[in-house]
Amino acid sequence: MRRSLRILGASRRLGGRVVLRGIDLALNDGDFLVLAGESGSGKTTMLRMIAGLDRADAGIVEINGTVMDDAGRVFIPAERRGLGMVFQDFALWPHLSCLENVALALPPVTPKRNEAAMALLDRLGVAAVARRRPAQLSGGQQQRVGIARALATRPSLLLLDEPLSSLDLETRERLREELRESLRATGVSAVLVSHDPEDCWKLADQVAVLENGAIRQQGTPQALWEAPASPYIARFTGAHGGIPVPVMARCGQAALVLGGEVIVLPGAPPEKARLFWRDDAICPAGEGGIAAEVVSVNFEAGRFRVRWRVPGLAQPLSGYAAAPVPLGAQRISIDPAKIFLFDVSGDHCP
Ligand SMILES: Nc1ncnc2c1ncn2[C@@H]1O[C@H](COP(=O)(O)OP(=O)(O)OP(=O)(O)O)[C@@H](O)[C@H]1O
Repeated sequence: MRRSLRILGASRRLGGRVVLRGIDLALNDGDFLVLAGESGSGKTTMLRMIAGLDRADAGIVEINGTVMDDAGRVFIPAERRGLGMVFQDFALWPHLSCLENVALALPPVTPKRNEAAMALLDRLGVAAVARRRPAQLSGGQQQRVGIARALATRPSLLLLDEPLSSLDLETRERLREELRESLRATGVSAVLVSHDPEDCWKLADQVAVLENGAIRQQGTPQALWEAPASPYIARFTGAHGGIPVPVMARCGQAALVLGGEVIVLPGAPPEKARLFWRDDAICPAGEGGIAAEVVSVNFEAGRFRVRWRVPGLAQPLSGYAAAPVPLGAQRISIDPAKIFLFDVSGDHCP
């Protein structure tokens, strides 16, 4: 499989501190990578390094098999990397119409430039505003034209820095679909920086999560959901909690003691642990289960969010029920496959 992007052992220092360290990343041709991470984790720096707007201090950046940056020996500047870029501050030409903005980005040999540009605008749902100037468009329309212009350059790799974050929910949803379809149709690979889990579920073939300048986990959205490697990734993939829980050792494994019941989890027990759980990990138990007390019930988007106090836990657990449940004593069951323990440093247990 051809790789549209390969990064090997890349690092970057800025202002005297290490901002990226030991980055290894590979992206197959045609794949969509979502680059996630908390604010300040290094996402923009990494995108700028791939783009050639910044240099690596160590390591290698390769695009389509060609070395672009070899930490000093080779450095191909941004304009010769064959990339499409949609950055937040990557403005359209203000004095040109949207059609002209896109048409001028097409390779010089393109026949019927205006028709080709119009086809791209049409694919992104903005053909109707083709004759207008950028200032006469909404933010969402400008982003669409920006993506159409980036695709017009026939890039092998498209880089996008949070292009959807400033848009309203409905526009974001629609543009996500149009972006995905356009990239599928053209076979272009993409790296998209985002804080939004919806981008992970709806766009990504691969997700890479940066924490403190290093890649904490890379894999398919499903792999991250099934085994998140850190509290941030657990939350990013929709888990709740992060509450401190007592953990014992039982035959070398972690045993979680809740309401007098013991739940054994694979892996060595940490001394102190924080518990995260999926939406459907905890539910009312018919018989048996763990002794708990329902402390609140709230209607939430077609179901009921229930919070249970469990003896020995400082904070309640939460889950969902299809119908409202009465306050007071209730036994609950917990699915061990849908809970995650991390020690206080954030490392996964097991
Ligand atoms: N020119 C610079 N000089 C010194 N430090 C910098 C410089 N640019 C960025 N940094 C620092 O590098 C770290 C990573 O910044 P970066 O912008 O890559 O993070 P990010 O993950 O994109 O954050 P955000 O989600 O807030 O945009 C931050 O701590 C930032 O303060």
